[in-house]
Formats: sequence, structure tokens, C-alpha cells
Amino acid sequence: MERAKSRKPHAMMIPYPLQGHVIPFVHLAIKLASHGFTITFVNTDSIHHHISTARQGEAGDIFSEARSSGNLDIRYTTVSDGFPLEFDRSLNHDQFFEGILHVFPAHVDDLITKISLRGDDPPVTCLIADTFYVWSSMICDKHNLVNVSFWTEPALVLNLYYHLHLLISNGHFKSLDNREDVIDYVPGVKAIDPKDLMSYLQVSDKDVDTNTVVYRIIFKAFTDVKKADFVLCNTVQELEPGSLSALQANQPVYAIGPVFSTESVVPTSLWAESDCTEWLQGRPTGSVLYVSFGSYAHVGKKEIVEIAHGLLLSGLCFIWVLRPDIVGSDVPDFLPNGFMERAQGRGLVVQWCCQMAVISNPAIGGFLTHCGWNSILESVWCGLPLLCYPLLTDQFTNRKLVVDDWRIGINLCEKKIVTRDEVSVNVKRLMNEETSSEPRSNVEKVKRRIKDAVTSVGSSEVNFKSFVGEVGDRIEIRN
Ligand SMILES: O=c1ccn([C@@H]2O[C@H](COP(=O)(O)OP(=O)(O)O[C@H]3O[C@H](CO)[C@@H](O)[C@H](O)[C@H]3O)[C@@H](O)[C@H]2O)c(=O)[nH]1
Repeated sequence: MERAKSRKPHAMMIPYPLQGHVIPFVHLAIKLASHGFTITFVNTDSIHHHISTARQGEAGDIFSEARSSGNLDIRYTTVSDGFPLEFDRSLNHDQFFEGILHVFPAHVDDLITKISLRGDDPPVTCLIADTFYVWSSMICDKHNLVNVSFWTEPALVLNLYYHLHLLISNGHFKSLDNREDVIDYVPGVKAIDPKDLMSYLQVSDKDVDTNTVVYRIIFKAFTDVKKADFVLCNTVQELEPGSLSALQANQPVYAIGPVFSTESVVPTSLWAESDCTEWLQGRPTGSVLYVSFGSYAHVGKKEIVEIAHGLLLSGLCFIWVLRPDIVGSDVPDFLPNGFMERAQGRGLVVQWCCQMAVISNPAIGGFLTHCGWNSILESVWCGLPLLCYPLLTDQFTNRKLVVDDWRIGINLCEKKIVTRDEVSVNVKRLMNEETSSEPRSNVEKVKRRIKDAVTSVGSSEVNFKSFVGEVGDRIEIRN
């Protein structure tokens, strides 16, 4: 017993192989390691390859600098996701996720077996896997590991998926004609309109086949998470008290966000970053709009063209992140003819950048976003009001938090297809201090809350420390 007590906890961490998941996992790894954990961080070969290509050379051990500067025990390894490196995961989305569902867990299982045969010191005693993985409880049972699920979206979204059975039994999901009235029976959620549900739940059985891979993942992952010993959420207790309390009534759930280190030395970008510092230099405070639709969603060419014209019409300065695969990796040309020439001097288009560095520049005054959860947290951290253009998955639900609940942002459009006039009008509304005074003053309040949460006495920090204590106790009991 004494020996077990003095043993450091050793957690294997496996993010979902997508940019918006790898980033918070890396920050969590650093935080745990600085609280005495040994970490073995696992990226897929493909994610590692993209990080290396973005850096124009083998990235090697991505934690080497963090390890030496912070004296942290973080080990790094990669594992195959079952596909060759050249396989286009973005273009072949469903095939890729079939592999993540069925093939990837076998590779993870092999890796854990290999590591345990190698006799690492201390031995791996805990798995911290993304909540979207459907196999965590199976792997933890097999290898006698404490099962920690890390949720990288808002607690509201987890809470809705968690109570999927209620949405189904009440006819708001998985019926031929889903109900369209307000949902008021999910514990911890006062009321939510069906249009604010995650995109996957906004469709009826008439419109989609819910046997596709995305649905099989959803149905299984949110059953499996109920078997986790602990759930960590990248959110703040004071921001989502209802959903968090509802979840906490069932199992240990800790709000520990926002999990990010503002000066991260760990390379995580999957595309080469452009440095925007020089371009931003000397520009008036709050004069530049930042536009990004994250790493995962695609945007139709028609919409990109409308947004491009709208940005030009607005007459404002902007930095627009446009991934090469934003429309599709088989559609390389999507901007309207002459756009770059007309934007010269006031618009900068980059394929990727260090978002946190850019949006914390005082010249940035607002964020046109797809409402990815990391982007929302980062924008609030920097005190920037948001212009919301959700594209898929949790982004519609996140928009509700931003626009309806916290009132820190405005909607770009109501309909799916945005027009250039809507872009121009709303961009101007967001960037004008008078017309955006309400979201601007509210974002300052929310910013205070999230910054307070991560001080030594703040809720996220206190929750994090109790998680560290609890997980240590659980490891002892298991071993
Ligand atoms: O040029 C860029 C653009 C983005 N980022 C970073 O990339 C991350 C993007 O994350 P997020 O804003 O959450 O968007 P996605 O990449 O689209 O994230 C996926 O994962 C999120 C968290 O699970 C979900 O909320 C989203 O809907 C899902 O698409 C953020 O940390 C950004 O700082 C950069 O560093 N440079």
C-alpha cells in the first residue's frame, strides 16, 4: 500500500485526431505534468505527419522543449490510425471515421500492451481519452486503467448528448417528423429550441440515415462516457452551472477550463502558420476583424464568395484564415476573381496562423467565427465580441450560449446561405463600438469570470486540484 501511494500517476492521453481536440489535450497534458503526473501523449502518425509538414521538417518529440523548460515528465509517441499517411482523411471523412471506430482501438490496445511489457516506470495507470472515442471503457477494463474522459466542447452539448434517450422518447429526435417545439425536459437545461441542437440532432429520420458512422459514434460514445471514472470538461462551472450540476448528479464531472497555455512551446498546428505581426503593426486598436472557420468544417464555394464580397463591401480591415481544404481538398480555387487585388492593403488572407497570438493583438477588434468551442474560449479570453456563423456539430449550440445566453456576440445570418449584404452589415455592426456596445461590455464580464476561474482560488483550479487528488486515490485503490 505504501509503495502504491508514493508512485506517480502515469496517464496515457489520446486526443481525437482533429486540430480542435489535439490543442486542448496538449494544454491539459502540460497542466497535469506540472501537477506531478507522468504523461504519455499519443498522437496518430497522421497528425504527427501534418505537424511535421507544417513545420517543414520532422517535428520529432513535440514536447521536447516543454519538457526541458518546465522539467516535466511528458513522453511522446505515435500510433497508426489504420490508414496510410497519404490517405486524404478530409475528403474521405466517413471512411476515415469508420477506421477510427473499428481499427484504431486495436492499435491503441497494442500500444498499451507494448508499453506495459516494456515496464515503464511508473507504469501507466490511467487513460485520458477524448469523449468521442467509443472504446475507452473496454480498453480501461482490459488494462486495469482509471478511465478519464476529456470533453472539449461546452457542458451543455455533453448534457444534451447524455440525455439523447429523452430527446428520442419525447419525439425531438429520431422520429419521422421531429417535434419543433421547445425542449424543456433535459435536466439542467431550462429550454432549448431544436434549431439550437447540435447539427446531427436537427434532422429527422425522413432526412437522414442514422446508421451512418457519425451516428454510430454518437450513440456509442455517450453511452460509454457514463462508465468513465471521471469526466473533465473544458468549461467553467460559473458559465454553465445548470448542465454541469445535471451531469455531476450522475458521475464525477469536473469543469477545469479554459485549458490553454498562452505561451505554449508545443507545436500543434496542422498547417504552416503565417506570422501576422508585421501586417498588424501600427494598425489602430480594434480596427481589424479576425475571420476563421476552424480546422474541420467545410464551407461551400458560394458562401465563401459571398463572405469575400461582404468583407470587401464593409470597407473594414481583416485577417481571414482560409485553410487550403476549406471548400474541399479537391477544390483549390474558391475566392472570387480579383479578390486579392481588391483586398490589398486592408485584407490579409493566410492558410493558418497562431490564432491566440493574432487575436490577442490590440489591433483585432472582433471575431467572425464558426463557433468552435476553442475559438469561443480564446475570443472571450481576449475580450473580443463574436459574429457567429455556425457550420456543423456543436457550433449551433455554442452559438446559443454566445448570442442568447451570454449575449457576447451576434448572428451573421438566419438562413443557411449567407449573402454579401448580411456580411457587410453585420461586420460593420460588430466592429463599430457603439452598435456592438452590449456584446462588448458583456464579453468583458465573461472574460473576468473565466480568468477568475483559473486563479489559484478559482473554480477551475480548485476543481482541477480535487480531480488530481481523486484520481490519485482511485489509482491506489485499483493497484
Ligand atoms: O489559423 C488558425 C485557426 C485556428 N487555430 C486554432 O485551432 C483551434 C480551432 O479550434 P475550434 O475553434 O474549436 O474549431 P475546430 O477546429 O473546428 O474544432 C473542432 O473541435 C471543437 C472542440 O471540440 C468543436 O467545438 C468544433 O465544433 C470542432 O469543429 C483553436 O485552438 C485555434 O486557436 C489556430 O491556431 N490557427
